[in-house]
Amino acid sequence: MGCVLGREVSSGVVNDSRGGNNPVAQSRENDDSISKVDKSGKVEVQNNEAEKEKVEDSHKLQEKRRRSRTNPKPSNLPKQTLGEQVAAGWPSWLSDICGEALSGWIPRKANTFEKIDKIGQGTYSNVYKAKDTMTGKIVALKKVRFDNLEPESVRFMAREILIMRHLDHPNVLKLEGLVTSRMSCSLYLVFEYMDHDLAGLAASPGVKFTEPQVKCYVQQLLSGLEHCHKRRVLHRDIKGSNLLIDDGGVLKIGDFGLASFFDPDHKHRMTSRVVTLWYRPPELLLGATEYGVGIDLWSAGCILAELLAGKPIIPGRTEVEQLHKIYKLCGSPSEEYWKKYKLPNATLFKPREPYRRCIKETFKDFPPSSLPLVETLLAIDPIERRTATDALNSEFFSTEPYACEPSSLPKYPPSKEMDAKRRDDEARRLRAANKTQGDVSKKQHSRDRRVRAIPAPGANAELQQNIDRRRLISHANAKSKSEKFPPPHQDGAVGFPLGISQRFDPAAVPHDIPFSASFSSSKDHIRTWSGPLVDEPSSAGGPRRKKHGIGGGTRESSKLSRQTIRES
Ligand SMILES: Nc1ncnc2c1ncn2[C@@H]1O[C@H](COP(=O)(O)OP(=O)(O)OP(=O)(O)O)[C@@H](O)[C@H]1O
Repeated sequence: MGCVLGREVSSGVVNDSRGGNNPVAQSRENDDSISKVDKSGKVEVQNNEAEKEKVEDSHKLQEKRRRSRTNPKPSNLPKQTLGEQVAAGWPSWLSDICGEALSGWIPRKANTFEKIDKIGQGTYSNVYKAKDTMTGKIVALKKVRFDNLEPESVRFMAREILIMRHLDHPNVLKLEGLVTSRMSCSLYLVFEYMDHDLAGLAASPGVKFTEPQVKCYVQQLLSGLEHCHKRRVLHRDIKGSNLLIDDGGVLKIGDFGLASFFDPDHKHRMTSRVVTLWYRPPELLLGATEYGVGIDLWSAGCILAELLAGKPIIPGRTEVEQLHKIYKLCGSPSEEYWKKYKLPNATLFKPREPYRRCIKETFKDFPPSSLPLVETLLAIDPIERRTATDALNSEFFSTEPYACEPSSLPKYPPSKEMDAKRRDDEARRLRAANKTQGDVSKKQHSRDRRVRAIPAPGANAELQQNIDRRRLISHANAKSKSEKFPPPHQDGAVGFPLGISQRFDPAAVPHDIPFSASFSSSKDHIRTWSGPLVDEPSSAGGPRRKKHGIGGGTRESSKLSRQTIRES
């Protein structure tokens, strides 16, 4: 049946491999090796080799084809270690490309889990609630989709695994193991199960967080970030749907698919096309390729203000609009900033007239002790955002009312961003049903003008239209996992097609965005702006907040950029 847990094991467990370069020979050798491991009592093995033979032959063929097609950059591990990994049950395509990420682990078998329900869907994954039949524990299985096992996509996933294994903190989601087999073309990441995500929770009907609750969530977020940053990891996609919350109110940062190691002492270039649009800091919008912890702190500032305001604070639909909204709220960068950072898009997006910062006025209803922290985290200059440790020491957390204990938070029914979507779908279905009913009654009472004037179904439909439009727009905007796998030519599925033919069209800039007059001279340099520039719907909260708050809309909104740029 299954094999040992996907946890750290001594390297001795998976020894005896004699696998060489030949995948066929390797497979046979591996069977021997696994048997030996089995005899040691540490790993159980499925013993239906005869049954598997046919499948295995075709698998080997596929494997060979795949290898020749993908021509992966070989893993840095010595051949013997790779052989050991295959012997332990890892598929060779995975071990070849990302052996480091698997080091010391043994895969779990899929049949040792029972899927219960689909609980989440990401751009490149489906997430399931499942029961671990070996322990009885409920877990989350994130099934990663690979585009034809492209080495590139596998490497991105490997980075996610490596980074998560490098982190160990109560406020960071724990990767508990991996599920795959030598025969498998897919991979499941096993996580502790979390009942909620902040996006779903904030969108739940009737949920309005109190100040101690906001403090409790933000404190946990900052503690998790503090750990990541100390371990030299930038998350690069902090948003509500990536902040998971368990039944005991404990918040954990999840989804490290965009995360990256960084070296605060030696600057190195990274892609600027990360972080979901509404939570993306100005320096990234301006094209910065050298950055640090400030980018996660900006996102944390957006979340803090969003929790206090009850609606997203900077809900731009395009990168241009996002930057414009940032300037309007946080002021435009100073002359020193432009000189100091020399950002690639500076000439384009330096406003003709400076914008005044108006955070205090805008958020005048926020608890006074929160304002200095909001001001700091939303500083235009990333250096002024300081560190997560500084944020944790801010007066916001040392002023009454204090953060509540996670365990004292109300018990909410399970809520994920996906549940919010399900609720939307159900509401839409009901509206459609009402509308049909309305149409029938319209016919019956066609002479009664008052009946036709009754606004409910029509008004709802209009609201829905706006929501759908909003979604469409969000889809068109940048999905932050910029450097993830789909090739650039697939970009712009909803918005502008990107690539060499794309040009930034100054005529499409909303008339109230008084950026630099240098659009026409500079437009040739711009190839990655995404999304339609259309009239801006009111950014007021209320119903829209419920649909798109805390990362909801922006989860979709960065799809494009996710697809556009690969890590430099
Ligand atoms: N450990 C978990 N427990 C419960 N639900 C989870 C867990 N991990 C993820 N989910 C749910 O699945 C959703 C998608 O997961 P995740 O964000 O890791 O996938 P992704 O493919 O990287 O998504 P995205 O494209 O949004 O970045 C989450 O928003 C969350 O609702």
